Amino acid sequence: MKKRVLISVSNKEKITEFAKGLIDLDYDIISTGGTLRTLLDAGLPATAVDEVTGFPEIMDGRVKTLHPSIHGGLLAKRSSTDHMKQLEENGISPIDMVVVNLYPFKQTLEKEGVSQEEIIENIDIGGPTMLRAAAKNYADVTVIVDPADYEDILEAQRQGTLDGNKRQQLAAKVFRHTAHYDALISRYFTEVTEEEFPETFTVTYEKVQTLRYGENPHQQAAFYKNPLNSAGSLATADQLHGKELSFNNIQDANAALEILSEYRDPAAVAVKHMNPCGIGVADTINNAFQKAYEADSISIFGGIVACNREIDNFTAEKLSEIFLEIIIAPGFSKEALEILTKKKNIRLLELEMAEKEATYQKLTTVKGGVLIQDSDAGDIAENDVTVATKRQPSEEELADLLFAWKAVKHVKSNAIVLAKDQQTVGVGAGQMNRIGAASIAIEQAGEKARGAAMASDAFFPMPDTVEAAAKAGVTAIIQPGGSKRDQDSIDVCNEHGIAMVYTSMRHFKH
Ligand SMILES: NC(=O)c1ncn([C@@H]2O[C@H](COP(=O)(O)O)[C@@H](O)[C@H]2O)c1NC=O
Repeated sequence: MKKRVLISVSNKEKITEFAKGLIDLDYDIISTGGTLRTLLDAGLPATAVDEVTGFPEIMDGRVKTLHPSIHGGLLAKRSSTDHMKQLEENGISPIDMVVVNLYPFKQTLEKEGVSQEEIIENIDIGGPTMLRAAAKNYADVTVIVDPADYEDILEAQRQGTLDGNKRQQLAAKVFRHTAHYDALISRYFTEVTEEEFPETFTVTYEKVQTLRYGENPHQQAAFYKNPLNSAGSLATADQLHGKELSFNNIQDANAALEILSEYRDPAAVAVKHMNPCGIGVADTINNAFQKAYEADSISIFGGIVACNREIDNFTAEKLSEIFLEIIIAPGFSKEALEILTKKKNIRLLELEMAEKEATYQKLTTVKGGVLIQDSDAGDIAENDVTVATKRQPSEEELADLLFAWKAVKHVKSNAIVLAKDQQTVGVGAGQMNRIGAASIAIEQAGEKARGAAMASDAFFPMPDTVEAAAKAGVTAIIQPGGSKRDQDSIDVCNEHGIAMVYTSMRHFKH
């Protein structure tokens, strides 16, 4: 008996060539409406699915292959005499291969101004049902969901290597595909019905690339992207120069983009190990970078710099004088590119900076599970702070306090940032006690601590940090407030004429 293949594809790319190959390998083709027309138009012989089912396609294609004549043919175990007998009794012939790709649900979701009705109509029902049936019965049935596999399948058929192993690999691909497809549908419905933390949590990502290694060379790693909304992220950046990004590059560059999204004026951020080592905001990107560089001219070595304006030749000259892993910007002038591409090892990424992101869900894996929380989109404006001390901050101090507050949000806790004139001058990151972080920031600032603003990501449990700040010459402090011993810190501030403001918002980052 000749083998039978059912072909029902939404994406008709390369399908006639593939069908022709299958006919040459002695397959009979069964096909659905639009696919059948494509094959017949190409002069290829094929039978309509309704001839096989004895039932017309109905409800605008909502029901076409959902029939026992199809699913019996796909699901019968060839090794079971019972199954084979039942096929015969019911006049059903086995189907040996299924070639299906699904209604373009994701592409429909991404369409501008798309209606809910159109989205719903693009949920494929018959396609996944056939794919799943064939994949379940991979021992007897070959299932193909990806046009990229057509040539390989024809070759394997010709070579006689389309064996159980190969069919199981194809089945695994199908189950990944249908799970991904369903995850997008479930995400859409979950968003529409506004359930933030449903009883099960399904996520799906698409592979961008396998990475050379993970955080360390003995760890394997890959980069996957969000299938929707990856605009303004590293997954969509244009790499203009340099070798492939590493795992650590991606983490650091992502941190740089998140920090940069806080600032509207020309800003430059230098990042090391996911902490900012220098941030500068100024009237031009050249001046902003100069500030970011001078903030800590030692730590920037081997770091990542992200800027929110096009890189001009002046900035490029300065950038080219230091060893940097990556430079990210929304653009590079022609001259800047000429200067920077002379450096073989630097990676240049062009990326349209996205608007500051609304809250999104952040996932952190823990042993045995995952923690999910809203991203820290918390922000404050000038009017949101309350002054806790006798002295009010001056206008300049308040501007520096708000600048430092935006920066400290992105520093690993316990975090202290010192800033002056829209430039970080000291960053204390990731210490196990607050005074430790403050000591590092103060020491790094040196003389620049005099007259600087200090930001703390969480309240002061005791007055020691304020005492250290006063001793170093800090004149204004921003912190959440809310410690039982707030008054002790206020007293120290008043004693030294420091202006201290509360944000009533904490920015822990572990
Ligand atoms: N309802 C059904 O029985 C059914 N059977 C197959 N499909 C889908 O119909 C599409 C192909 O349709 P056509 O050959 O008419 O262009 C494929 O994406 C396939 O997955 C169906 N459509 C959606 O559910």
